[in-house]
Amino acid sequence: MSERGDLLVVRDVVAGYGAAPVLHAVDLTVPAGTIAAVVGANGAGKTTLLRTISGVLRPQAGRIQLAGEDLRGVPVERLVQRGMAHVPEGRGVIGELTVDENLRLGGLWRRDRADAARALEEVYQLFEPLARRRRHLGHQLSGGERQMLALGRALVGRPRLLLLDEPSLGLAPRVVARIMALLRQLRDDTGLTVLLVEQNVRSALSVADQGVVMSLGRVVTSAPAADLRDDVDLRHAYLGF
Ligand SMILES: Nc1ncnc2c1ncn2[C@@H]1O[C@H](COP(=O)(O)OP(=O)(O)OP(=O)(O)O)[C@@H](O)[C@H]1O
Repeated sequence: MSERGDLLVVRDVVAGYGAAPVLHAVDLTVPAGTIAAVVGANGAGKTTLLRTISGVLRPQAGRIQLAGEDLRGVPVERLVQRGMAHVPEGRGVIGELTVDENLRLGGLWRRDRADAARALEEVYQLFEPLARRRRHLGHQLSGGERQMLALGRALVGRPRLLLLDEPSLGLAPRVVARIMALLRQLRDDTGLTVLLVEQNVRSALSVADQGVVMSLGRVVTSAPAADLRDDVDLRHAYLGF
């Protein structure tokens, strides 16, 4: 059973790309309706963790639960139907499709077509620049707009858990601030749960409820984000500021 109120539970997960694992017995718990930020040096295993949770990589050991349900052996498309959305590093926007077509991809699998259409309109209300560029091609967008598009596409599927890999990558601080504020708004207004991987430690810890520090494939600390922000020793040891 999952702990009460935890949407995502990761226990003793070992995973990687070949014989030698990248993740060594990773433990992580994300309560429903909260934002958790995974931070740590390059190569700590943050991206690998997200890819393992979203089913891109199969864990060699351990278990992962979403809302109390074991995800072992569940195909990726079923994970999406159960409420998981993964926005990978590099975002996966399709440059040859329009903004509207990219967004609709996020809801193609949904049986409730009326609600998929409603979700699409909500995304346009949330991201006004996308509404103005509905007919533009993906490759015509700025970096910030592409990030919005990738996020918007995930939201069209009305996920319960959003896995976000480096949403700030290559974006101006003003745009990063806007995206972080939006994550908070979604958490507060819709109860969305977010697991966020970020190099930009300051903005990640400023938006998150919980901070998870990874080093060499292990979780070294998991604590309220505000405590991590104020912990000078920990910041020096693992976060480089
Ligand atoms: N496709 C892959 N094949 C083999 N090894 C990989 C692959 N992707 C990552 N690795 C290795 O896994 C380890 C962890 O990488 P990962 O990308 O998960 O770290 P990260 O914390 O997300 O760092 P970064 O911020 O640099 O992406 C690294 O040693 C990396 O070389």
